[in-house]
Amino acid sequence: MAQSKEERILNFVLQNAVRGDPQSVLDTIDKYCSQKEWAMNVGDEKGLILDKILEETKPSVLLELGTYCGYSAVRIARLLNPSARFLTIEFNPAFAAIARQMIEFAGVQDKVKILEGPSETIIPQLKKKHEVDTLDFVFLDHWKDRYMPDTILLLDHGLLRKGSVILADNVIVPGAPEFIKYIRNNNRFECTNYPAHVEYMKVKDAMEKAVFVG
Ligand SMILES: O=C(NC/C=C/[C@H]1O[C@@H](n2cnc3c(NCCO)ncnc32)[C@H](O)[C@@H]1O)c1cc(-c2ccc(F)cc2)cc(O)c1O
Ligand SMILES: [Mg+2]
Repeated sequence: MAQSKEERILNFVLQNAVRGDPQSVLDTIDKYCSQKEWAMNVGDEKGLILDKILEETKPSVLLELGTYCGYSAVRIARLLNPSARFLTIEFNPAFAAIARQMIEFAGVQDKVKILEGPSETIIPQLKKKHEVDTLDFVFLDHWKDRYMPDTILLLDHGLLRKGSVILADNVIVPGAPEFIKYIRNNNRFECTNYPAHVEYMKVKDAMEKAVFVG
């Protein structure tokens, strides 16, 4: 069966990165996707913004929507302390399988748990089935038209607390206009925009941070 782009990215990592070294996994994915085949990883420029916000927030309970190949899961997990709990949701089984191998190769499997299925089904289960009380940090990087409905779902299920940070990728390209309109006009969130570029391209993009004020 012909290999998928995601399988080629994983194989390039398995053959060229250093097992147990998350930074080498990130650098290897960035090298492959900037030189050989573009892929929708958050990348190194927006990745540094993500790193900085994580270091400021120091979250213990985190959620990511849209694992894809696991680039941002590895990027986030590498900065967490051992007691942190990080859940990432992915509904494409093929992508979840790739991400699982990527996370294990990077050696961060003890800090990340991949929940396979659609976010709209799993979010309502987080408290009872996954023993989550509230989330300190949420990274939105799945279908852009799902950012707003899933944020509302997080609120409806009492998963945000005063100070919870939501960070959204791609608020310019592909764009998440409905989410931006909602979150910037909701006085329960304090928003900050972080201009950057689309991963591996010169096209302008940005990330949006929204802090829940409770
Ligand atoms: O489209 C982009 N990302 C989508 C990610 C989808 C991943 O998330 C998974 N996913 C989706 N919905 C759900 C869901 N729930 C919702 C549905 O039930 N529950 C669970 N998992 C879900 C998918 O299976 C994928 O793994 C993007 C594009 C560009 C881009 C820029 C420039 C260009 F020219 C072209 C493209 C740049 C970026 O950084 C981007 O993130
Ligand atoms: Mg993205």
